[in-house]
Amino acid sequence: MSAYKVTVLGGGAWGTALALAMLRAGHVVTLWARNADSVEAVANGQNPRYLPGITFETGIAATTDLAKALTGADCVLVVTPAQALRSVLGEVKPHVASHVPLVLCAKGIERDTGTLLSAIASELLPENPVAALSGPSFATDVARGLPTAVVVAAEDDERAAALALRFSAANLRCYSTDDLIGVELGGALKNIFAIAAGAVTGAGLGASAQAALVTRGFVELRRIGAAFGARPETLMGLSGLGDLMLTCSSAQSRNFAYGVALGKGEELSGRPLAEGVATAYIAARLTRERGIEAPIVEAVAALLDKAITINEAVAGLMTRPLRAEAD
Ligand SMILES: NC(=O)C1=CN([C@@H]2O[C@H](COP(=O)(O)OP(=O)(O)OC[C@H]3O[C@@H](n4cnc5c(N)ncnc54)[C@H](OP(=O)(O)O)[C@@H]3O)[C@@H](O)[C@H]2O)C=CC1
Ligand SMILES: O=C(CO)COP(=O)(O)O
Repeated sequence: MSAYKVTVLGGGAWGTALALAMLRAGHVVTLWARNADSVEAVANGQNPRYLPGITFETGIAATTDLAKALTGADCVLVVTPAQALRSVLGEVKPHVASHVPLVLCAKGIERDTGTLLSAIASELLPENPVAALSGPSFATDVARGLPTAVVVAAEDDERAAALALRFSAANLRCYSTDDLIGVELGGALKNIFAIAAGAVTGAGLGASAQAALVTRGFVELRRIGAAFGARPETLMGLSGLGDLMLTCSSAQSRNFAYGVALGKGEELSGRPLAEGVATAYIAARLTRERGIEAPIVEAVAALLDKAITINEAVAGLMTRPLRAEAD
């Protein structure tokens, strides 16, 4: 298969790891970042700010010039944080041809509007095909070349399969699906439950509470997903159950680590990006407005708001009316 010219937007942990994955899949890769230090470092085989201690191969052309980065691109991976997507795509618009697929790799929902990331892309660049890449994949693992599986979603299943084929390499296995909303929601919502799982750990509530929280979190994830049109089997897959398992059980997850700090009552400002914070607020609002039962999402949003303590959150969840498990 001929090499693609892949442009990666975002010089953080995941942008750098995906640029490496694309390079290893045989593509010609340009990474755009707004920070000149990141650009220089990535070109030299490191990203000490976001991937400390990892040295990788050179070969990624890195630049702070967005127009240059997008010139001649066959495909654009958008790997900036969810809340920055609207502004980043606004900058991208004048420089990208309308046939070029935009592959959204952030995990979140726009906090102010409740808009899914694919809908933001379709609103701003209506001609460009939109896809999403998600699943259980720590940037450090992918950067180190450890075996990882993700899912690529696009409403057109042939497009999703074609992108998955192009992105796959020896240690990156890409599945495909046409359930774009399911993949987006799985990736965005799991971060809320990772914060909750971290809070349970931080507060020292025990392994049994942890397992109960993650299981009931998955019930909520599926309930919310169903209300938004996600297919249940998508949420049983990599971007859903798979990513929930990863991030609810590993201190490597920034969302889980954020939750641990929350559960311990530590200072929360200045921590690394935890997308689940913004997603918890907007998911709580959306579920309330739509009458979707989501007590863990509500509890996380209230905890983050300091409206309740961790003990009150737990008491609230434990004293809900008893019910059949399948309800
Ligand atoms: N890290 C991971 O393991 C994974 C992350 N993801 C998702 O990928 C997304 C990005 O995460 P990640 O790379 O880890 O985050 P990082 O915090 O590591 O990096 C964020 C990057 O985005 C840049 N950035 C932030 N705001 C803007 C903006 N307005 N315009 C341009 N660039 C901006 C930052 O630039 P600067 O340095 O200048 O601030 C930085 O390069 C998130 O949605 C995350 O959930 C998904 C799977 C795995
Ligand atoms: O989404 C991720 C792995 O799949 C990364 O999780 P964190 O953003 O919580 O580190």
